[in-house]
Amino acid sequence: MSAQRAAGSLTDCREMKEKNPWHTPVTISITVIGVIAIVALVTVAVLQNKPVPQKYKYGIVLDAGSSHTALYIYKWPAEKDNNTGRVEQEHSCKVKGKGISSYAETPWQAGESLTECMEDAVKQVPTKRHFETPLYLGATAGMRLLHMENSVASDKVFQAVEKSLQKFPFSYQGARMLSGQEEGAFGWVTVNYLDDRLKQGLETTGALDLGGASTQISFVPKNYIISESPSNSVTFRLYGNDYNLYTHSFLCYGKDQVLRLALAHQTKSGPGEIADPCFHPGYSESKNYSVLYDSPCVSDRKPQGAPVTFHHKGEGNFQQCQEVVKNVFNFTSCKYSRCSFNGVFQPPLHGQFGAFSAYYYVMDFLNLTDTSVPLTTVKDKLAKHCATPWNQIIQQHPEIHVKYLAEYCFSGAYILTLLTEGYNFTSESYSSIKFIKKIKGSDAGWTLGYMLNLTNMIPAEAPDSPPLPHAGYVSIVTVIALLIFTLFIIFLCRFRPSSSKQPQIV
Ligand SMILES: Nc1ncnc2c1ncn2[C@@H]1O[C@H](COP(=O)(O)OP(=O)(O)O)[C@@H](O)[C@H]1O
Ligand SMILES: [Ca+2]
Repeated sequence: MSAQRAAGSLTDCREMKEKNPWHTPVTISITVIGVIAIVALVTVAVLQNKPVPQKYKYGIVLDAGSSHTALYIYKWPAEKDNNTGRVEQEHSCKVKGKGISSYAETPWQAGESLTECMEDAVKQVPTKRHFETPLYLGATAGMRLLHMENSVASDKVFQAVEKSLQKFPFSYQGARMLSGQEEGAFGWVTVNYLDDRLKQGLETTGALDLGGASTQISFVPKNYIISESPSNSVTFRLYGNDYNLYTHSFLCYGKDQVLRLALAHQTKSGPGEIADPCFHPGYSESKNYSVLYDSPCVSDRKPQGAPVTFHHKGEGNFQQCQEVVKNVFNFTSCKYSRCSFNGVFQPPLHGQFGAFSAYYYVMDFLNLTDTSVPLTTVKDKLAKHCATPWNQIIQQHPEIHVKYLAEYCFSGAYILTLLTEGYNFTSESYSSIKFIKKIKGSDAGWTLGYMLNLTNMIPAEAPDSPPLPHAGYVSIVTVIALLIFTLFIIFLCRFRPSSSKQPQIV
């Protein structure tokens, strides 16, 4: 019916045109004015909404870890301010030398050590953005241990670092020690922010961080239960979603301190020589007792009357190494419904996990980042690596630092024991772990989460629907203009000003 009616209308229009041509001076003028008005409307509307060239804001975070310090520069679109633009890593710089906690006796050197990377940051951030770029330094387990050992020395290190950072043209926001809980929680925020899980309200990924002096585990357990252990619980409201995060940081369970724990276990009677199954056959080093026991993680275990040095010999036996590593964990007491180790509460594991920092370095070197490979195969491969003679290992990897090279067997055994015996990953759930270094170009670690939190860049509530992109805006304006134009033409056809006796089209 409607098709017939439309066909009829067109015929009528044609007939009318024959009787009364449309191109009278009045209709021509109206049409020209109409077309000019529509073109002007579209042009003005499109130009008004034209996107300005992208400008960025910047933020700098220094990760003062136990083994070394790294500087990260983040950037985000300036006009989108807090919540809509994505923050991403623009640049990173590895500070030469050791972590700031190693400068306890010469604190000024801790400040000095940061200069090179800071000068690099001055070049990386556009000059006109310097004064408004926030600069943060966060120190982790190395400084926690120094603070426990000698709080005066740790204060002096912070003062020296502060003095050095204030010399640069950025907006200095302070240097402080992160609690283990913050370190774990911000690592979790980083991983889930970079994966776009928070904004979209998707199921979150757990975060596993292995440092030199501490290690963190953070995840959202399956069922929301009031935690049996409030100190392990962190709640967040992000983009309108509530998260109840379980997190724990084990001080002294970073891979460097755990090696001290394992060596302390093997040297408790103060021998002159130990045959260590976690080091390669042929490995042989003379080590100093006082250096080994110079850490609050082991200082109270130093054997009485031990010689000055001991001879550290490698045996390369993975099975025995696992036994040595197990000794650093205490599985006996748990006052909660369930524990990981050392009497620490841990709810059942849930979801996918991202394992970064030393988890990645070690597993990447060992070619074991593929977690679809069965755990038994992973162990077999590691056993082969451990049994390889030390001179062969050095020959095969001349580019890798000898200290790292010597410790990959131990670290690999520790990682597998920590994950399975410590955190209770099974041969099935092991495949839910992904060993990662970066996510979409940004390093996985606590620094991004820390900055997002301090700059209030993740809103508690979901932002209003984002403004229409320029292309969408142009399309809508064009469609509306075409519609107006079509209606105008129809109007001209049907109600010509010159005709007084128009037939009514029904
Ligand atoms: N290429 C590498 N191979 C092996 N281990 C590495 C490599 N690069 C860094 N690491 C280790 O990663 C760990 C990083 O820990 P770090 O962040 O400094 O300490 P924490 O987080 O406990 O304060 C250290 O044990 C360091 O030796
Ligand atoms: Ca770290």
